[in-house]
Amino acid sequence: MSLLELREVTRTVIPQDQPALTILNGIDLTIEPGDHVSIVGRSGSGKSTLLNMLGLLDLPTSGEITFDDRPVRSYSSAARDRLRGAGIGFVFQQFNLLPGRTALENVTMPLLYSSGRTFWRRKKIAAEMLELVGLEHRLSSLPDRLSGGEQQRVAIARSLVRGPRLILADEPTGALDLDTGQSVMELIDEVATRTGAAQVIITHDPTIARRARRHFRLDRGVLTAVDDPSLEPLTRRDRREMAPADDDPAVLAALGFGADPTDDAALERGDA
Ligand SMILES: Nc1ncnc2c1ncn2[C@@H]1O[C@H](COP(=O)(O)OP(=O)(O)OP(=O)(O)O)[C@@H](O)[C@H]1O
Repeated sequence: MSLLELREVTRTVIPQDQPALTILNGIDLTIEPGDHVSIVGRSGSGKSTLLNMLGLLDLPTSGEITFDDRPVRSYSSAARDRLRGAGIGFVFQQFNLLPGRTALENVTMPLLYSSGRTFWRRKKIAAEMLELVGLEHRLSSLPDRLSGGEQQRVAIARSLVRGPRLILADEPTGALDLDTGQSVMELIDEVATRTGAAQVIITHDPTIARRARRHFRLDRGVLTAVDDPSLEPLTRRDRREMAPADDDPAVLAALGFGADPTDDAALERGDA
């Protein structure tokens, strides 16, 4: 039995006064329980749109998505929300912590939607989760008193506190330095292994992607299986897209991403 399956999934939008735009084109993907999948794609390739499908936030224009072999389309919108809340944990690049709430309050938040014993034990469960991510000494800290890595750990604890069966991570280390990023990925792996959750990691970064067992590349809305994302050479254009979102050529040049816009042909060839 598969956990999540996408069959021939297409997503088309019709922007105002413009022709229809196909953002996802015939996506086939099966996620098994405990799976570990990476999806690498350039900016604009459709990653966020795909993530919204995998996270049951949007429905496809055509094709089918099943969760536990049941078509997602057959759920009411409220039932889909409940399924997502209990079954899927999201980890984003932006930690999205509630700024006025302590680490413990942030992690307790998803348990407010639980029932019975879990509801009444929610603070204890949240505290145990924070202990698991190594932050037992930070329970009453507000987010702005925590480092970036600590904030991401709180965000991970919050995403995983309901024991999701699927973890969806979108550029989870994008805002962290290399070492902190690695330890955050190790943490997600550890929790996923302990709970048997499947992981889907969407990233620009082949080093992060390589941690997965199965690899895919998304290119203009088409998903293709690849043997190893590290074998896909990064072009200068890829690198420039991984650069901070700052249009100032001088800043990009100072960061080593190349500033000359006339160089685009060479950038395409990857040899600039
Ligand atoms: N509602 C919409 N209307 C028009 N165009 C859209 C809409 N949603 C997405 N797009 C376009 O579809 C393409 C894919 O968008 P998407 O946000 O999924 O890309 P992405 O791979 O996540 O990009 P990034 O890495 O830069 O966030 C982009 O060119 C985007 O401009």
